[in-house]
Amino acid sequence: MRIVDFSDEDPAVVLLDQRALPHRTEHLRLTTVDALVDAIRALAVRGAPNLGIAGAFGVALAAHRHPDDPAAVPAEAERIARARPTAVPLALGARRALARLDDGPAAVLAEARAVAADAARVNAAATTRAADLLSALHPDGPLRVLTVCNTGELACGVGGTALGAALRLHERGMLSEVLACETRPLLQGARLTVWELARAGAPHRLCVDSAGPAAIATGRVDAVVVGADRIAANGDVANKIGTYMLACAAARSGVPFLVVAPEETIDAHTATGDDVVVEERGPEEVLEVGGVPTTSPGTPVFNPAFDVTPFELVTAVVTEDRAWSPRREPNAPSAVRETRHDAVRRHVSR
Ligand SMILES: CSC[C@H]1O[C@H](OP(=O)(O)O)[C@H](O)[C@@H]1O
Repeated sequence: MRIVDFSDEDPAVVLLDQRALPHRTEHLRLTTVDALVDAIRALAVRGAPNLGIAGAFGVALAAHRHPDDPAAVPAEAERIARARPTAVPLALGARRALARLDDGPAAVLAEARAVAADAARVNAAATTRAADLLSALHPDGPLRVLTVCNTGELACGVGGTALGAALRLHERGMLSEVLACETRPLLQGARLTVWELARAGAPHRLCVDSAGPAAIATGRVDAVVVGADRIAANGDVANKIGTYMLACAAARSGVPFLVVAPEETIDAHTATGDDVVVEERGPEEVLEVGGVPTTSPGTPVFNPAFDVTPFELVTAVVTEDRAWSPRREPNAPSAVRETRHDAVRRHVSR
């Protein structure tokens, strides 16, 4: 299935419109940068790695639409890079494609296709490493994994990231179930993660977001596995809203909390989680569900798309290169219990 692609005919960026899933499979053919920016902001395409791929194809589109005026392309690339502020791969993908501009539109497109190919390679390595670590942390048998939002191929490219690790466990016969948080307000869990798990034949259940911490606290979860949109240089993790509360519950219950993400998500230019720009989205997403109003019209709304989890609550950030675990300082918060860190240490590199 084409999730994010490029068509040479028009030329156009071709997107699976994720707003229509799970009930309809529809594609968008975007022939302008304006249309692509709108699609990114509306989450027709979403997920940090796939935003990077879409951004790179968007720059290729701009280069093809300005073959005789390449000087117009950098400004278009910057508009794409800034379409959503939190996910670092969006800007990385756009700027990587832009770097080939002097070699012509075909070279820009080739680089964009390389961004997509790299995502598949990176995901394969990271999900394998994460599945190995999860098995080491839970040697007793199949795992019950809880996750939030959507981190399969719809978000991350071939192989996925956090959900990809759960599917690796499934392939190995080591997955008891995935408990998927529905992920209000846009329901990426209910609409997309459930859809991907059902297509994979993986055992799963859906729960409301506020049931996630309770599931952890009542012994229903062996590991929490999530993605990331941006990881600060100190390891603080920006991810979908609803992640932080899962990390707090996991730390208090001694349940491993893994973040699976490409190494490029770790941003040396963002010192700590305090420096992450957290996207705040419009009130309409919270004032209704599926087009049905859920509160009084005009009610004021707080709608952050992401939250930040301090690195000290993370068992390990798992990338294609390493499993990065915080040093357990002697005065670490008492709630951060050792979670079989001897097993983690066998997989962890500093
Ligand atoms: C790490 S890619 C998946 C990531 O993206 C989601 O955000 P959105 O659906 O708003 O793009 C969420 O943060 C997931 O963890």
